[in-house]
Amino acid sequence: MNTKKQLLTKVKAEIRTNMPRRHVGILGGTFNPIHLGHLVIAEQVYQQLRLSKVLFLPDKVPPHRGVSKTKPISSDDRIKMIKLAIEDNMHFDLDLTDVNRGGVSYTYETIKILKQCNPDTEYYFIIGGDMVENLPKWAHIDELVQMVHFVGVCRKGYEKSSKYPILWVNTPELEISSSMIRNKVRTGKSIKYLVPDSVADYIQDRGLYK
Ligand SMILES: Nc1ncnc2c1ncn2[C@@H]1O[C@H](COP(=O)(O)OP(=O)(O)OP(=O)(O)O)[C@@H](O)[C@H]1O
Ligand SMILES: O=C(O)c1ccc[n+]([C@@H]2O[C@H](COP(=O)([O-])O)[C@@H](O)[C@H]2O)c1
Repeated sequence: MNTKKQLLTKVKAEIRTNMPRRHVGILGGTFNPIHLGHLVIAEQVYQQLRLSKVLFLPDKVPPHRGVSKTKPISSDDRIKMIKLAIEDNMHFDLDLTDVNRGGVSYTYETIKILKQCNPDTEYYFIIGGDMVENLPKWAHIDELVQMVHFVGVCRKGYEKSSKYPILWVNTPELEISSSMIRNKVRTGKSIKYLVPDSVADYIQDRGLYK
């Protein structure tokens, strides 16, 4: 058995043995806006790893992103769209640790806070293939991989490999991105079926991404 398979088997066995520890997924992101790609990976990881829940963690200032060429959007709008998108799913929650802390949203700092507040919880940080490739550049990455399980989901055009321990979960590959949604809105194209209807309505009502 290769190392990745061993890791997956170990984690699944731990979860099955009903240990008192809680196993919680985190999907961190800018969510500008949240789309069906985010929701599908969160649900698939929740179900396949038998997690207690998945937290949607909007960042305040995303690390390593260049200055945005698009019009900035407030945390408030991003948060409201997340709330609309997850309100019908009882095992999805919003976590405002990064927004409330302010500044650059380094995951190492976030996980330190979450673990201090919830010492009985194991965290599973979900990242798409683009972020898996980016992991070597993350702040305190060598310590961070000891603090959380990184869960990788494939994204078209990105390698399924890393020098760090990644728990790969198979999910349908949806070629949807927030930049695609912003471009479509800007050019007057339909975003129906790419974001929840409530999010599409919110974007239209608030005139976002025009
Ligand atoms: N369609 C998708 N499939 C798999 N992973 C995704 C998908 N969309 C986003 N992710 C992952 O979700 C996390 C948060 O993504 P983010 O909020 O930055 O959205 P994005 O679609 O990548 O945005 P942008 O297009 O603005 O870069 C990241 O780990 C990213 O890799
Ligand atoms: O801690 C870091 O160095 C780091 C570098 C890049 C991304 N992250 C986190 O990864 C998540 C997805 O980032 P992004 O840029 O796709 O929104 C988000 O929670 C970020 O805070 C964290």
